[in-house]
Amino acid sequence: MEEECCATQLIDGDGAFNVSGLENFMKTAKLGDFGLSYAVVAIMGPQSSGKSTLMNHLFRTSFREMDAFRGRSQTTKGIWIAKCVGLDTCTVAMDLEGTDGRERGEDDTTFEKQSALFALAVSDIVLINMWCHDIGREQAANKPLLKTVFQVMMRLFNPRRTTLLFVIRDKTKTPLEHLEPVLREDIQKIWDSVPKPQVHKDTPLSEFFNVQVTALSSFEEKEEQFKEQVAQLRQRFSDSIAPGGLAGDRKDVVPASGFSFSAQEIWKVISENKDLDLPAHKVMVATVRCEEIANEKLSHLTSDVDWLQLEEAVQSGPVPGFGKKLGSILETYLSEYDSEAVYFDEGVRTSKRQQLESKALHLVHPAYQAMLGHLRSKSLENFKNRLEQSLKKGEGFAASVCECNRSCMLDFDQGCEDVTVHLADWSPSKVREKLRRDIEAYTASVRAEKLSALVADFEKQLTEALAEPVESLFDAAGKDTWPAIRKLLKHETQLAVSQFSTAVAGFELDQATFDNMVNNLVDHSRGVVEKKAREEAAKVLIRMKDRFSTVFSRDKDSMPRVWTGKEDIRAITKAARAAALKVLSVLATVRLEENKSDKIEKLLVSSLVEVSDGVLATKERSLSGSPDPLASSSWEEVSSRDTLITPVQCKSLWKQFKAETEYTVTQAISAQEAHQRSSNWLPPPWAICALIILGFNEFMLILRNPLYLMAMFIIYLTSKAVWVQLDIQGEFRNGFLPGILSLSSRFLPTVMDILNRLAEAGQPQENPERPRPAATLNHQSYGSQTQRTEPFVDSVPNMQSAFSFQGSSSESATDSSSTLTHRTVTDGATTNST
Ligand SMILES: Nc1nc2c(ncn2[C@@H]2O[C@H](COP(=O)(O)OP(=O)(O)OP(=O)(O)O)[C@@H](O)[C@H]2O)c(=O)[nH]1
Repeated sequence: MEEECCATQLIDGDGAFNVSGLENFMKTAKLGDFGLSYAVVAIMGPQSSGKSTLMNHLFRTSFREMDAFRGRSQTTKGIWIAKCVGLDTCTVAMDLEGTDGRERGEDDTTFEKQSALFALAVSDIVLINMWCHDIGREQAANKPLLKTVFQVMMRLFNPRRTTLLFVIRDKTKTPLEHLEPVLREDIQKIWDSVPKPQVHKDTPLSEFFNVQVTALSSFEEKEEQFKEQVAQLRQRFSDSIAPGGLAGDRKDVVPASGFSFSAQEIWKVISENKDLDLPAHKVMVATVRCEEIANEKLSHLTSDVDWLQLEEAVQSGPVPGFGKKLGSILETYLSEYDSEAVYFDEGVRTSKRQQLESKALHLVHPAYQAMLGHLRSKSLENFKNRLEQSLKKGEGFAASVCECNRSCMLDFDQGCEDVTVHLADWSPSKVREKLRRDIEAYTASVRAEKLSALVADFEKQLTEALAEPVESLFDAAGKDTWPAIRKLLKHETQLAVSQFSTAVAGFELDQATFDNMVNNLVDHSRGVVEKKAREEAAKVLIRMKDRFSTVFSRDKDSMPRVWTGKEDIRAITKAARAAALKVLSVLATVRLEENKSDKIEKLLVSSLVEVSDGVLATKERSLSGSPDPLASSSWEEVSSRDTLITPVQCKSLWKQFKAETEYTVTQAISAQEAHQRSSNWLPPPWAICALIILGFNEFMLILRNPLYLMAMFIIYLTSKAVWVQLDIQGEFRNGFLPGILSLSSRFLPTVMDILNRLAEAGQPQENPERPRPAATLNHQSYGSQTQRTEPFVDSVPNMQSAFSFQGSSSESATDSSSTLTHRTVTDGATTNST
């Protein structure tokens, strides 16, 4: 029995609340499970008035009773609590310390009042135990008790219509019907006599209390009757909370799970001697209890196995059916909260549920975000792959992007539906927006990459189409160079722009971007030409010298010139310089604008060629005071961008060019003079004229006398033979003095040799078979000279018959090829022509 009723001291005699005892009682009695379906019954009354005895018989509890044989003394100290046994309605019984106890003394009514207020605040039914003989008595033992009850009741802000069941003990033969009016009159008198606050001045007793009266026979004297009557009374407690029952009118009931906290707080307020606001208290209890329940559910959610598995799975990748799974877990705990907090104040309950919901969603939100993140990255990857595939198939870029974007966003939206937790109002719009931005950024980067690759291809194509042809055109710099370059540039640019327009059609570029790209392409092609022009301008001096050399050293048939003496070196030099100046003029500026002529060539000719041709012109210019037109860093009507060589640079280049080509001209002149010297051995015309005038008589004498003529002829032949034999011309090539010395040593033997040959020729041939040692000797001695006679022999063939002594050796010499060396000078270099 003791185990079942779980009797526990709730508040000890010193007013200390047994928190752990109550918690233990709550658990053992499983009170928390009853919601609002429970009742609390307390009993008050004078000390040793049989309260515990009544409670134990009425509710089968085990409160301590006084031993009847030990005399009347206090047995119940403080407040005890127990669960009533065998009642349909869960009922908690409270046994209070008796009033007017001798142990506490006359004046110590503090605990009495506190316990009375506690019983009134906590209980639905309060039994007032009183002796039958006290009814109608002025000095009744229960009078102070009732006064106390009514006084403290005023300290409750709101009356809760507690049932006051007056239990008349040791009833006499006087029927209850007669006793009850007298008792009610006594109660009313006490109620009226109790001072009330202004607000309750006219409040009737019935508003605060539901007064009920019952009477029991004496337990000691009529135990059987007592037990019978108690059993009948017990019936009234069986369904006490039902409408019309003993506690049917109760208000502000705290749910059973909040009883422990509520009782603690009420005792705390009472012991601090404060007034008790039960509605506020109810809200407070609801707040605390709902929060406790909510925290408990959140704690369970945090450690929920399903949730932890889901959370872990989400970290590693997308989880199918995420929204449903998570929603189910959340619903479980919210439902538990609802069922446990259902009896608490609705406002508080709803508010705490919202808080729980909010905390729970906050807990699981990172997992939702992670899922969205997976969806976003997966959609982006899909977009990249689909775009790549589509572009590989040759679809237009803009069309591919549009289609891939549409399908990927659709996939993402479908994925979001699967992830959505219906409990939450989370929106994937931010992640969707980020995905959209990511797709846009990726699209932009791919488009930029593709376009730049296209542009690079076309630029390369243009460079290849322009660079070498332009270089070739500059090689042959002339008046048609720039028109030809312009024509080439225009053609290649138009071709490239046309092909480029076709290539970028699929990108659906806006007009401004397209125009910009085309302009860049046009600029690039122009830039290629300009770059080439600048490169050529940088080596203009070499070009000029090449052109000079070409014109100077080669004739109109491109054959190398031989400086024989007939060439007009001055005219050739002038032409070569003019050609070089043409190169300079062509490379001085960029001329890519159509219909725009300049006077650079004329200016260069007038300033460089014509001025350098005559010193007089320079003097004239200096005298006239006109400034040098080339003393400037820019050309008239030519922008600095188009200027390749400034006027000053032209002047400087021309000066350098002239200095560097001077030697070539000088060499040509020298070569020409040398050739003239080597081919002209006649005396000067004046000497020939003087010879004819002064030697006229001698000529006439010789002509008139045949002997003289013959002698002269012989002398001429001898001299010619000596001349050829000695190679006088060759000897003097090495200088006059070495020539004289060489000739002086060779002259006499040669003359002797000739005379011998003449003598031998003049003798009759007595023995034709006889060898001719002298001739052989001579031939051996002057073998080298024999070779030198070859030109003479060639040039005078008829002399062979006259000088038949030459024999076989002469014949072999004659057979060998004759060589005549001419020296010509081209480009300052000497070449041999045979
Ligand atoms: N005359 C009379 N005596 C009773 C009755 N019921 C119990 N008693 C006796 O009264 C004495 C006190 O009984 P308790 O039940 O301990 O009384 P109590 O009011 O709980 O006592 P405290 O807890 O000390 O205040 C015991 O000796 C009982 O036998 C009754 O109906 N009539």
